[in-house]
Amino acid sequence: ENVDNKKIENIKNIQKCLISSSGKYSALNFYPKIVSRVLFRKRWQELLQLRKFQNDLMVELIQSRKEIIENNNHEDGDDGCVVCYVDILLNLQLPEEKRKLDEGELVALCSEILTAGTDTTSTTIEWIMANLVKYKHMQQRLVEEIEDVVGNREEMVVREEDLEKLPYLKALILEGLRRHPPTHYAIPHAVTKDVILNGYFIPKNGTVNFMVADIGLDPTVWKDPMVFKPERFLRDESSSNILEAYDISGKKEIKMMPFGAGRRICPAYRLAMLHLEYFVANLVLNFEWKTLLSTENVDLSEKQEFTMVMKHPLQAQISQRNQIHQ
Ligand code: HEM
Repeated sequence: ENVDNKKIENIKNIQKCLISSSGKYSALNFYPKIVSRVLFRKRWQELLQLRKFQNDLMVELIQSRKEIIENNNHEDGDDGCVVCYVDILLNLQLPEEKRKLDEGELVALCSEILTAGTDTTSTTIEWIMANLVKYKHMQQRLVEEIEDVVGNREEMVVREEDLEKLPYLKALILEGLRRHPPTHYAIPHAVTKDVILNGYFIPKNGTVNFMVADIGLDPTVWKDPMVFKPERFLRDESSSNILEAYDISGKKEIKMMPFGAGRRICPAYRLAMLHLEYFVANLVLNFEWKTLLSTENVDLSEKQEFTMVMKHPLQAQISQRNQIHQ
C-alpha cells in the first residue's frame, strides 16, 4: 500500500513484458545452455536485461519487507500489515538443502504468483461476463437467485458467506471454466523415471502436458460440449437449483481440469473460485449488462496470449440496476 504508483506501474509493465514474450524466450531452452547462448546471443541479452530490471524493482521491495520482519520480530499486526506471501518465503527453510531461498528464487516466486494469480482470474471473469451479456436469460436467472438471498438488505452486496446459497452462480462459474479455461494446457510436468502411461512409453525426464481445454470439451463425457449451459451442473436441469457436488479438484474423477489435478494442482484453486463467484455475483447484482447495440452479437472467438483471451474484448453497456432498498 505504501509503494508509489510509478513503481507499481513499472512492475506491471515488466510482468506484462515477460509474459507476452514468454514464447520467444522459452525457445532458449530447446538447446543446451552453452549452445543456445551462442545461437541466440541477442535474445539472451534481452532476457537478462529484462530480468535485471525486474530484479532491481522487486529486490528493493523484498528487502524492505525483510527489514520490517527483522525489526519487529513478530508474525503480523504491529506494522499494520497482514502477513505477506514474501514474509512466508523469507522465513522458509528448504528442508533438504537446509538453506533459505536466495534473492533470485525470491524474485522468481514473487513474479510467478503475480503472473499466475491475475490474468487467469480476470480472463475467466471476462469470458463469463461475455456469456451473460450474450445470454440475457442466464443473467436474469442469476439476478433472481441473488436477490432471493440478499434482497432484504439495505446495502445490495453479495458477501462471501452468501455464496454457498447460490447454486446457479456456482454452476455458471463451473461452466465458464469448462468452456473457457484461461489456460489450455497445464504447466509442463516431467517424469522422474521411465514409465508406461496408458500404453505409451515416457522416458525419464520426458515432458508431459495435459490438454486442459480439450478434456472439458470431450463429447464422450459432455453432452453438446460446445454449448454454454450452466444447468449441466445442476441436479435437475429444468426445475431444481441443487448443484451436483462437483469436485473441481479431480480427486474423485477427472471430467475437466481447469486448475490441473493431483500434487501440482493450482495451489490457489479455492481462492480463484471465491474470486470468480464473488466478483461475478456483485457485478451482476449491481449492474445490468447489455451489448452496445441491441442488434449486436457477442463474438466469442478466442486468441492465444499468455491466457486464452477474447479475440474481440468484451464491450458492454452497463447501467445500474434498480436498487430494491434505497
Ligand atoms: C481462474 C483462475 C485460475 C486458473 C484457471 C488457474 C489454473 C492453473 C493451472 C492449470 C495451473 C497448472 C497446474 C498444473 O500444472 O498441473 C496453475 C498453477 C498455479 N497457479 Fe493457478 N489458476 C488460477 C488462479 C490462480 C491464482 C488466483 C493464484 C495465486 C494467487 C494462482 C497461483 C498458481 C501458482 C503459484 C501455480 C504454480 C503451481 C506449481 O508450480 O506447482 N492461480 N493454475
